[in-house]
Amino acid sequence: MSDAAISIRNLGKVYEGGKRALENVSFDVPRGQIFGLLGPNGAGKSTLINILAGLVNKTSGAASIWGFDIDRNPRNAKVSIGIVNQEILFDPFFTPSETLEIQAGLYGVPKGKRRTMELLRAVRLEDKAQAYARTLSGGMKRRLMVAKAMVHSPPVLILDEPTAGVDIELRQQLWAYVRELHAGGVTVVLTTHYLEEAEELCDRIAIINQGKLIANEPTRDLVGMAQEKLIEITVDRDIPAPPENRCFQKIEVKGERVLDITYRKDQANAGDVIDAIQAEGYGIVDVSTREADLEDVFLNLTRAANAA
Ligand SMILES: Nc1ncnc2c1ncn2[C@@H]1O[C@H](COP(=O)(O)OP(=O)(O)OP(=O)(O)O)[C@@H](O)[C@H]1O
Repeated sequence: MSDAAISIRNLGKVYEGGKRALENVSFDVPRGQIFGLLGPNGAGKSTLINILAGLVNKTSGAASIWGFDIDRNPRNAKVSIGIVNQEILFDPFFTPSETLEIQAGLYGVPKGKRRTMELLRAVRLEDKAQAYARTLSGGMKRRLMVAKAMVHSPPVLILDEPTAGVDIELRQQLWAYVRELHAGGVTVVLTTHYLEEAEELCDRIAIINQGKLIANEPTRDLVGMAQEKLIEITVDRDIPAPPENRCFQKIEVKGERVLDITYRKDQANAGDVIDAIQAEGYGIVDVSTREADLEDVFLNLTRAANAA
């Protein structure tokens, strides 16, 4: 039995009509982490999540959740995850309280063990417990979706693009709750297009591109993979033409006296770049540098994968 929260081996999916959405994908989500699943539109993230949820049949490979194989032990696998989908799904004529009670009933949670009010409090909806779901704001509905995914207290929570189209304040609230759940021992998997969000929240990040896994690293290492660094230099006179030097990966004249220079950390350092500019007879007025961030890594990795 795998010790991972989720274990995926050689997973493949070809949809009817021939679209290959996943190809030989293998990775583990370690227990107790916040794990980010990133990828451009159409990469295959929802397909993967839907396979785990039992909503889409895989074509090949294997997956297990909390040690339960999704084919051999589908019931246990299913109760081990809660999933918050991209779409908001619930009956508008039920109240939040009823919505959670019905969901708990579907999962066979006995009445005495239901956590309806506790969950509503956790997602700050206790004062809306008896309101019709259709009267809730978009943000409230999304929070209700998270509560709904937690009614059976699953050890793993999957959030599929939970903050798409959600305002900043709500996003912060949602993440605060995700962090609370995580602190309480829940393993969290989230897919997001917001790289800063993944960088801030996730212990580990896997990247899927065109159905293939192209990275699976601790967030720290992934950010460390960014080799390019940007330096902006203001000089003391106008720049008729950009200077040339071996240690510049790219140079652009940004303003009359401002240069944007990209260099690779493994080939040069900021001192080399500044020396090269001074050697051209310019005095340095100001310097600022920027580390490549996760977005740069992501673009580099997906570009490299698309070119391969
Ligand atoms: N039911 C289906 N039938 C045929 N093709 C499908 C089906 N569902 C998804 N696809 C295709 O499979 C590929 C992967 O789609 P999927 O929804 O898994 O991507 P995604 O990474 O979740 O994208 P997004 O972030 O846009 O939701 C896409 O090319 C998509 O068009």
